[in-house]
Amino acid sequence: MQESSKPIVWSIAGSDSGGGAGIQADLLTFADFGCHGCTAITANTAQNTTDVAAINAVPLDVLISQLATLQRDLFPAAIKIGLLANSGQVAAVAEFLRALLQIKKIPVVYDPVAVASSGAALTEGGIGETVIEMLLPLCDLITPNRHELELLAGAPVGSAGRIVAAAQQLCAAGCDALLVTGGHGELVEGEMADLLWDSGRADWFIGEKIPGDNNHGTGCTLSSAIAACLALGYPLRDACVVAKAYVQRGLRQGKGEKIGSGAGPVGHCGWPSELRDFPDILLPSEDRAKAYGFSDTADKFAFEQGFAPPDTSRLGLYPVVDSVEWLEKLAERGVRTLQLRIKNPGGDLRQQVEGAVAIGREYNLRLFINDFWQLAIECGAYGVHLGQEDLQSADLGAIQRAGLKLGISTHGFYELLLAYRYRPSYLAIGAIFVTDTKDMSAQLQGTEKLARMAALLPDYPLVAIGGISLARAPAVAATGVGSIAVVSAVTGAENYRQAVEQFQAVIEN
Ligand SMILES: Cc1ncc(COP(=O)(O)OP(=O)(O)O)c(N)n1
Ligand SMILES: Cc1ncsc1CCOP(=O)(O)O
Ligand SMILES: [Mg+2]
Repeated sequence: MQESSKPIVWSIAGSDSGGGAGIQADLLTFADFGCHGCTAITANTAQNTTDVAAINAVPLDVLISQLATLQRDLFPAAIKIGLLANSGQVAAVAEFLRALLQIKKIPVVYDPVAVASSGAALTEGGIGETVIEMLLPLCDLITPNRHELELLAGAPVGSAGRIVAAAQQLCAAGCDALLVTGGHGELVEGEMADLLWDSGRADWFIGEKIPGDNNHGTGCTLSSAIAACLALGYPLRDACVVAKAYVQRGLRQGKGEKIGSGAGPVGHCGWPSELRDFPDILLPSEDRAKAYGFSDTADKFAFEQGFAPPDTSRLGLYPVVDSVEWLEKLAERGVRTLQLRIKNPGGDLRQQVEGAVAIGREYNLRLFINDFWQLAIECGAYGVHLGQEDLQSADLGAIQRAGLKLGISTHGFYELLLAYRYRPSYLAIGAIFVTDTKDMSAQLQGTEKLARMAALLPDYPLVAIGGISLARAPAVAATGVGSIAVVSAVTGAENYRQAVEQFQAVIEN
């Protein structure tokens, strides 16, 4: 298989002669995400913004010859499937995919297009059974709207509970995950809510409803954006929130266009770089979750938002160390932000935290205690640093009431948005690079993705962590984050004093 300089993404879908949906929308989307799009056309639809005049399904040999030719030279990093016009096409594509996925496992996203936004049917009736039997088991994600979900599940989906039940039912039938889009009907007035059902877990992504008619092609665009993000190596949840933001940006920026006399195309407006286009990730502990049947009665603590801000949004060099001795040595060198991170505590843990707090007071440090939030409160620390898994078990209200600053670890767009809901004192993003300090190999971000995340929160205190050496620090600082957290680059340096000076010079410049 030849390596390509851009990820290759295939769209197996219909052509929309009106240029708003189908293959035409898919190619615009792939280009916006820096991917090379290839196509296998299933139907040459004759449509404009008001009407679908004909579907014109291509014969099976025409469809398969496109796929086979692409496979010989342009092997994909991900595949998006859209309109399949009849059961024969579903079966042929499924058979082709089964063989392709044996050569290499790549993500497959299927948007089960059934009806155009004008209301016209796009597929032959009765393809649902073949889809469920042959295609769903090969898909990593399907992205039905509520109407398509209803057709596939054969049950009404008029409430949040029924949407979840239908998603569960389809996952039991074989597909890995579903993103049920909510653009066509509000469960809560003014909110467009998508449900991601993945591995038995529900996530609700809530976006603001954008008034306007230019929404033709939103489903095609969403599924293509997800496929592109998966081709770029993003995990599924990151791919879904970035893709939703891309569509939201297209709806917002495209609403003033006038193309045709009916529903105009959604805009394709480049990478979503503004936070306002990203969805709120619903938290089960917040009141608003009740309307989506998403409240978790087992949640011990109420949702808390808004933690004390640090005195600056640029926290600078942030060494993370495992002893009071290191804290003192680094404080003496003029480091202001520090963390005590003890992973295997002995009987002297309280003493260590008390000692750390005392050094913090003496040198006027921004001193964070990792993990041990109760001790941090009891000893009067400046702040506490918590991981994602701590957000359910820690009493965030107690941290807030005690006036402690709160830093939260995140690993990608989804977790960044989720942690941002709490409005903590800072957000940490990692791991940027491979590191020997902690196995983060499944959560590597890289500087390109870091820069995209940092652009969403330009004035917020952001910390980059993981594998950051002095040589890599300039590229990290150039992403816009105001702080670089390091373990080994300082505590493992031959000359820690020199390392501190050099890091500080990079960050301050
Ligand atoms: C500044 C900073 N960022 C991230 C981490 C990691 O915290 P967490 O995810 O809780 O993992 P552990 O450090 O507890 O292993 C951190 N400590 N500091
Ligand atoms: C604690 C932690 N969390 C994410 S990466 C990491 C380790 C960072 O250590 P290093 O700076 O030595 O790579
Ligand atoms: Mg932790």
